Amino acid sequence: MGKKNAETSSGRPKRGRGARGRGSSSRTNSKATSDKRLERTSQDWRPDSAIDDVGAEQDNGLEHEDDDQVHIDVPVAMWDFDHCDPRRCSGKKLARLGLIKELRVGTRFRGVVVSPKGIQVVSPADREIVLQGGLAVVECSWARLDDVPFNKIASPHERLLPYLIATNPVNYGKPWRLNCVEALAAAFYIIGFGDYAEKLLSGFGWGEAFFKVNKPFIDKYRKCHSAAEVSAAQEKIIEDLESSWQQSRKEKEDAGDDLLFENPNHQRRLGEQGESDSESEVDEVGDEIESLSGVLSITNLHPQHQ
Ligand SMILES: C[S@@+](CC[C@H](N)C(=O)[O-])C[C@H]1O[C@@H](n2cnc3c(N)ncnc32)[C@H](O)[C@@H]1O
Repeated sequence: MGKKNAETSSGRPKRGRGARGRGSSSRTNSKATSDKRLERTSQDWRPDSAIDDVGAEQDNGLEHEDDDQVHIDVPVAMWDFDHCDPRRCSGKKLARLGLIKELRVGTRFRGVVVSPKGIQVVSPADREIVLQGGLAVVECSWARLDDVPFNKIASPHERLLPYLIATNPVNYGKPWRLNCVEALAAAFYIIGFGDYAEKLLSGFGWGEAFFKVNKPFIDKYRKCHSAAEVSAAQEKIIEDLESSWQQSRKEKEDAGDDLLFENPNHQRRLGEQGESDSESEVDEVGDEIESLSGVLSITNLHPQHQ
C-alpha cells in the first residue's frame, strides 16, 4: 500500500508538483510496481469499501502516494483541435508536462472518451474499460463545438460527466463546463483512480480547488455502481441545490431582504462571461471558491442542453 502522506491525506493535490513530477503517461516503473498500484487503487476505490462517511469529511478516501511517485499507468489522450491559445490551454499544458498523448483525428481510442456528445454518464462501472484502454478528452473550444468532426473521433465508450463545478479560471463556477484537465480528473475520481486525478491536477495552481469544491458530489458518484445510479445521484444533487436556493430566497423574502441581489448562478450563465477558452494560472484560490458548492444552483449549461 502507498504511504499515507500527511499533505495529501486532506484529499488535496499539492501545489506545484506537476513541474517537478514530469513523466509520461506511458512511463512505468516495473510491471510489478504497476500491477501493485492498480491492485491498490482497485481495492481502495471499490465503491462499497472506499467511502468512510466520517473520514470523508477530512479525506478523499484514498491512501496517497506522493504525486511525484505516481505514474499514470493507463493511456491518457486527447484529440486537439487547436482552438485555444497554446500557452493557456489545459490540454496542451498536460502535453508539455508529458502527462497526455495527442491522438490524430481518425484514430480510434479504445478507452473511455469524456465528451459533450456522450449520452451515458461516466461511472465506476467504466473502471475495466479505463484499465484496458485509458481515458481521453476532446481539446477544443466550448464556443466551437460545431466545428469539431465528432463523427471522426467517435468511440464506443463516450461519456458525459455528471454535475460537477468548474474551478478553472475561465469557466469558474459553471457546472458541467469543465476544461480538459478537470474532465480527466473528474472521470478518474469517479472511476476510482484518485491518485491519477491528483497527479493531473497538481500541475495547475488552481487544481486544488477542483476536488475541494466537488468533493460532496464526487463522494456520491463514486459510491454508485452503474451509470443509472450516477444519473440518479446527479438528479438528486440538482434537486437539493434547487431547493436550497429556493429556501434561502424564501428566508430572505420573509426577512424583508432586498431580493434584487444577484443570483451567483445567473451571473455565470452561458454567454455572460465570455466564451474564451483561455487558461490562466491563478496561484491563490479566494474565499469565494470555498463556498461555491454551497451556493450554486443549476444553470442551463448541461452539454446535452446546448
Ligand atoms: C470543450 S474542451 C475545453 C478545453 C479548454 N480549452 C482547456 O483548456 O482545457 C473540454 C473538454 O473536456 C471534456 N468535458 C468537459 N466537461 C465535460 C462534461 N460535462 N461532459 C463530458 N465531457 C466534458 C470534453 O472532452 C470537452 O471537449
